[in-house]
Amino acid sequence: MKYIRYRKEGTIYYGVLESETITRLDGNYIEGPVQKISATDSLDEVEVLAPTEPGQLIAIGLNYALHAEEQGKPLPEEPMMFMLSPTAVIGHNAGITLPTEDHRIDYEAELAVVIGKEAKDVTREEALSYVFGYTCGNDVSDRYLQKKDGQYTRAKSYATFKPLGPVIETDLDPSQTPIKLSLNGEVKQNSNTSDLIHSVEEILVQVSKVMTLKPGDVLMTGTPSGVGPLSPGDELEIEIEGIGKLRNYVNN
Ligand SMILES: O=C(O)/C=C/C(=O)CC(=O)CC(=O)O
Repeated sequence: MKYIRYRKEGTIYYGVLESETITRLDGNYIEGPVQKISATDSLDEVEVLAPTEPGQLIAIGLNYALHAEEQGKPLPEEPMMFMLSPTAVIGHNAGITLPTEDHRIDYEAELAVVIGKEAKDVTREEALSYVFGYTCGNDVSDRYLQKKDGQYTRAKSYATFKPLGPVIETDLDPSQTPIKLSLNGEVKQNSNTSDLIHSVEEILVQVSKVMTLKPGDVLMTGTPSGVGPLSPGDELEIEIEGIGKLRNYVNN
């Protein structure tokens, strides 16, 4: 099932996307059971919004071996966690703003996990039952600040630095999913979540040992190799098989 959050004529709706048609729901799918209602909308007539408004946005770094190698970093023995500001989230087709052209600012395609129910101290066996679904994410990163600060919060939390979307797919195997990023039509990142060092289950176990996860929270699972810099006017497309394509551009 593909869940979508969108705006039409100034009103925000929640729906289920089938082909190009959205069937409206009677409420926010993150907040509890919802029913389809009879109204439908065409995908090309709506503004697609980020499919969740996370209270917490938690990321895992260096979770693909080839990316750790390209950054010259050793592989973390445990999932390496850091927090991002939820105010950085934008949706499909929205513009990313580079705060400065003096720093290198990179794209990072990632599988993003959306939490469905409160989770604390979950076991590996039950971990995936806390997942609502999966979406595409971009962990846009100011590399200059990342190195200067020695931690990642400022470098990764600027407004517009966390595109999510376009939908939440509930039926996905997070251990076997192709993930790809194209910049201006050229493939730059091309991997599979089977290359994750720490699986989605392991991430949920380790993160929920520390903090309580709430419905709508997002876990970004790390980026594969092939990261690179953004420039004004760039067009980005992240495709995760089974979810779809998250498209964004860099504002001039
Ligand atoms: O610490 C560094 O110099 C670089 C770290 C990374 O590239 C990790 C990162 O930004 C996030 C990720 O691996 O997904």
